[in-house]
Amino acid sequence: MVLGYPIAKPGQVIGLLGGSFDPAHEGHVAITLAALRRFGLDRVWWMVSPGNPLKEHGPAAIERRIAAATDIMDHPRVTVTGIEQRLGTRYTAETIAALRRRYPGVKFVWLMGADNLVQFDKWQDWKTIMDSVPVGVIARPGYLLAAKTSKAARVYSDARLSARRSWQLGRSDAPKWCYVNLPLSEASSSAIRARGEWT
Ligand SMILES: Nc1ncnc2c1ncn2[C@@H]1O[C@H](COP(=O)(O)OP(=O)(O)OP(=O)(O)O)[C@@H](O)[C@H]1O
Ligand SMILES: O=C(O)c1ccc[n+]([C@@H]2O[C@H](COP(=O)([O-])O)[C@@H](O)[C@H]2O)c1
Repeated sequence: MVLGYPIAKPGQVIGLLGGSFDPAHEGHVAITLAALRRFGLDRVWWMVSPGNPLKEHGPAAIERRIAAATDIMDHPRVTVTGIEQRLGTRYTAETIAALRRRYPGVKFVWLMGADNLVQFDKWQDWKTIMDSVPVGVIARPGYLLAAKTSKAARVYSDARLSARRSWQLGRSDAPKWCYVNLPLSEASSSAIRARGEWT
């Protein structure tokens, strides 16, 4: 866990996995390790968000979510952060713009599960995100068709990198996005909460 801003050197490729992590689970770990390998990333930063702007009910306290995320995600190339809290940003477009200003020469890649690609066109300034950083999308059970036919996928169909060439994503210029299939993980924070395992 890093309380301030993590260190990154110019030229490095950093994957950003934003999420509520309420709580973090093995699905997050699996997609992170796969993203490192498949998208040619040097590091991944988990960005435990103050709260998803599209979700009505607020998550657990950020300190508790960061502590639980740090317990489960133990890898030398992955850092759990509270960067958005620190930057004072809430929308991903703002966060990415702030990080690019703060880390000149560092290449950022936005990472998300297929469920988020489905509603990506509802995000604030989603085209700005697409046009500023490569986007790596990881399959999630139940979202294959909806993700592939989503508005974002259709509008940016020319900017799609095939899964065969996914390793090029980290060094690609935006707009570029890539969808990869992995052994799927059924894990979800809402299922953990529904089972009463995170109260
Ligand atoms: N099992 C999974 N497979 C693929 N992507 C996942 C999986 N779990 C989470 N993600 C992705 O990780 C990111 C952060 O997810 P988040 O913290 O919202 O967890 P979640 O399990 O989706 O939560 P909730 O069930 O409350 O919606 C999102 O981009 C999400 O799509
Ligand atoms: O910027 C937006 O409009 C926006 C809308 C929905 C979600 N996000 C981001 O997407 C990431 C995943 O959100 P969540 O709630 O599915 O964990 C997290 O970093 C959110 O801040 C961002």
